This record gives sequence, structure tokens and C-alpha cells, in this order.
Amino acid sequence: MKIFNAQQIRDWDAYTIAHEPVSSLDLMERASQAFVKWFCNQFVQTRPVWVFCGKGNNGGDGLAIARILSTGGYDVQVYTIDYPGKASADYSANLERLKSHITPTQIAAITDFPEVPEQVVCIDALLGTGLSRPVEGLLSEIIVKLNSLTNKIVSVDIASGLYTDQSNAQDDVIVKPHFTVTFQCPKLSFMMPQNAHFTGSWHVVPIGLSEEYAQQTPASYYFTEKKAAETRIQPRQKFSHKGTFGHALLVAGSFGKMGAAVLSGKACLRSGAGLLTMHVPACGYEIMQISLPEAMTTVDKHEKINTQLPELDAYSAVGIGPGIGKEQPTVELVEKLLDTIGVPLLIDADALNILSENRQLLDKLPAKTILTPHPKEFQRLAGDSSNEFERLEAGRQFAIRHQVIICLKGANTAVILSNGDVHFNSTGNAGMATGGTGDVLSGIITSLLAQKYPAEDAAILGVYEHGLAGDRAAARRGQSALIASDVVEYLGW
Ligand SMILES: NC(=O)C1=CN([C@@H]2O[C@H](COP(=O)(O)OP(=O)(O)OC[C@H]3O[C@@H](n4cnc5c(N)ncnc54)[C@H](OP(=O)(O)O)[C@@H]3O)[C@@H](O)[C@H]2O)[C@@H](O)CC1
Ligand SMILES: [K+]
Repeated sequence: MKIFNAQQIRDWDAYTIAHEPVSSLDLMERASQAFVKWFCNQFVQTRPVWVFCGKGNNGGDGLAIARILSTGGYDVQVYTIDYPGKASADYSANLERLKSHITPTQIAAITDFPEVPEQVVCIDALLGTGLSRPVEGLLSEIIVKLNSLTNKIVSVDIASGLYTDQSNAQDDVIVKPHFTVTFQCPKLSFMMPQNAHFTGSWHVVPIGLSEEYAQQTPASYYFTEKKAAETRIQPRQKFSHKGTFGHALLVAGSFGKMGAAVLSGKACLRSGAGLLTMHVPACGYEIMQISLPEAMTTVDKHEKINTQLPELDAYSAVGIGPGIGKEQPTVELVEKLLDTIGVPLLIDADALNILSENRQLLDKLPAKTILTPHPKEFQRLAGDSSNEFERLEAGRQFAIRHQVIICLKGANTAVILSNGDVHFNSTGNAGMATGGTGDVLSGIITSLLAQKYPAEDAAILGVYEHGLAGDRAAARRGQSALIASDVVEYLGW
């Protein structure tokens, strides 16, 4: 699913109005009905609903939502806010329509803000995607009040005060909703961990905006859901054999960190590679043979670290990094690998740190190499950023400059392609913030590369399936108990 920016969303709206055709007032009605449908599934009719409306179209939605809920039997009160600025035409039209159902109360000063009983669900329809500047004055006082309540808050389209596609300042006043019900597509700002408090649990509801516009309008940002991920899966043919599915090489492990090698190796096999060879230091030989009998093992001459590059001819993809450490002989191994590799490559963990500390190696990265940094590793690679929008932009510039693919790990892992397009992942949960899950991801993606998946598909699908396995595991045992081995256990597609 494409993620459009605020201007594109306005254009999408206008395109739909012109081409469907539909009046903007009817489109607002459709959006409001879609919101109400979600709302009625979430909150029973006995919950009183108070709607706080600004004067733009977001406020217009609020008025229409209030009317529809009231017609549907909810006990609804409406608060309009008296602040400088002109009301939109559809807001005014909906205010007229509302009057035969509900008499709104105007808030002219913060002292007019009502006492809100505990049971009330508050709907935030103050400002939407038309936000153009920080919220000030009475509107900001109202947001502060709303945020001080213990009541459930549901934001219409986007939390009031939150920008759609740019970073807010640290001290901006923004609603902190429990839920956001957003129209037609997720918003870029929802993808940023810094905004988690300002989205709550967010849900996209379709409002029938033009499919044609969505298809023909280029976007730089995408949200990878089930369908987008599954279309990338290559079905296995009946007459295939293990040679069909490639031979992966994982260079992993060091003394005390053989677990990283085991986890990535297991994940690699569970992700469909025909054959797997693990290259590990001598101390890891028995560990690998016992814990991963399905894999072959080549051992380094060094007891504790990897120093030698195995002959690469036999392999269809290579993954390097989990648990390897940063000793000088390992740095040399990474350099030699970059000088000689002719098959798809994944670089993770300490191999990324080696790149950060030996920056001349960056110029040797083969095109479409997949890098899987967590935020700290990414910072070492690409430098500091003052917020997550800036960090994402730094990631795009890095990916374009070096022609690599970056999986920037976190909630909604961002897969940044070498043309700068970003695919945010929809799966995964906070239980996966535990040691070893990154090693699992490396194994999955290396496996897909070995099976000749295009690098973009390997990254996007690998990240999706990794998160999905984590979600299955969390559903079975809860987030706190989740460990990386569980993610491997629940892989499967
Ligand atoms: N897209 C769709 O398909 C559909 C969208 N719909 C709905 O429309 C919403 C977008 O509507 P919208 O453009 O009228 O924006 P919204 O945020 O309500 O108000 C903008 C007004 O507020 C003003 N303003 C800006 N910042 C301000 C501030 N800090 N403090 C005070 N005022 C501020 C701004 O002033 P200006 O920037 O022009 O000076 C302008 O006058 C969208 O979120 C969704 O709910 C659905 O109804 C139907 C389908
Ligand atoms: K809002």
C-alpha cells in the first residue's frame, strides 16, 4: 500500500471528487460513516461520546460523525472551538445538518472546557492533515486538557497537532490518543517510533478514494501488508530438488557468541534454502554439528574468531555478521569478501560496525548488498540525525549513494531500496526487542537470496515473515517470554 504525503492526499481527494464524481460533502459523509463503522465495533452504544471539533474538514468530519452516531442511538455531545480562522465550507454545511440532532456547545476560553465523566469516549476532530503550523492558544490549551484526561480518546484521521509527513518539534502540543482511525492510507508520521504516543493503536478505514489515482501516482513510501508481502513469495515447483533452492553460506559466530551463528543458521534453513554451510571459528565446530545437524560446517583455523574466507564458488548467497566480533583478522576477512564476492550478500551486526570503522570498505559494497542495521549500527554507519524523519532521509541518501538495500530495524522496520523507495513493515511486536532476533533476520534474508529471490523481495519479504513469526510466537506465549528461538520456531510460509 502506498503512503502518500499531505499534498498527495489533498490531490487524491480532489481527483476523486472530480472523476468519480462525488461532491466533497458526500465524500466527507463517506469518511465519517467509515469512522463510525469502526467506532461501533469498538465502543458499545451505552458509552457517551463527546466530539471536539476544529473548523477545517477534520472538524467537519467530527460534526458528521456526531450526527451519525447520534442517529445510531449513541448519547453524543459536540464541542466547537472558537479560535481565529475561517470555517471550511463542508464544516459549515455539517454544522447546519447537525442542528436538528444536537446543539453544539462552543468553547470560547479554556474555562469553558467541561468536566468529562469517566465513561465518556472523546473524539478528537480538531485538526487533520491540513495542519500547517504548530498549535497555539486555545486549541493548544484544549489539547493539553484532553491529554490530562483518563478517558479514551479516538483521533479522526490523525492526532490533532501531528504533522502528516514531517517531524514535529519536541515541544509541539499534540493529542495523545488511544486510537487513530485514519482514512484510506496510513500516514508517514505513523511509521516513526518517536510518534508512538501520538498515534495510539491506528487503523486504516477505506473511504473509496480513486483507485486510478492511487495506481498512477508515484510514491516513495509503502506499507507492506500481507498481500504485498505474499505476492513476492516464489511457489516451490513439484519437481524441484535441494539444488533448486540454493546453497547459502553464513559466516558467523565467535567464542562466546556461537548462539548468534546457531540462530541465523536455523532461521536460514527454516526459510527454505536447499543447503547451508556455516563458516565458524574452530571452537564452534561441535556446537554447530550438534545444534544444527542439517547444516554443513567449515571451520576457521583460528580457535575463537573468523579469519579465513572459504572458497566462495559453491555458494549462491553469503551472509556475514552475526556474532563475528571486530578483531583485525576479521576486518581483513570482510575486506577480502568484498573484493571477491560475485553472489548476493547480506551484511549484519559486527560486519556493519567493521564497515563503519573502516569506511574505505563502503566503496567496495557490491550493488544491492543488503545491510540490516539496528538504529545504533545505522548511526555509526550514517551519522547522527536529530529526529527519525532525518534518519530516514539519511538512510535513503546512503542507500542511493552506495546502491545498497538497508533494513533499518525497529517497530515498522524500514526497508530502504537502492532507488530511495522505503517499504515499512506491518508485522512484528515489542516482544522481539530481545537478543538474537536480528541474527534470525539475517538467516532468513540470506536464505531468500540463496534461493535467487531478487534482493528487494528478499529484504521486504524477509522482514515481513520475521515479524509475522514474532507475532505468532507472541500470540502463543506473550511478548515478555518471547526469545529469538521462538521466532525461528514460528517461521513458515
Ligand atoms: N483527504 C481526504 O480524502 C479526506 C479528508 N477528510 C478530512 O479532511 C481533513 C483535512 O482537512 P483540511 O485540509 O481542511 O485540514 P484540517 O486539518 O481539518 O484544517 C485545516 C484548517 O486549519 C488551519 N490550520 C492549520 N494548522 C493550524 C493550526 N496549527 N492552528 C489553527 N489552525 C490551523 C488551516 O489554515 P491554513 O493552513 O489554511 O492557514 C485550515 O484552515 C482530513 O484530515 C480528514 O479529516 C475527509 O473529510 C474526506 C476525505
Ligand atoms: K484529528
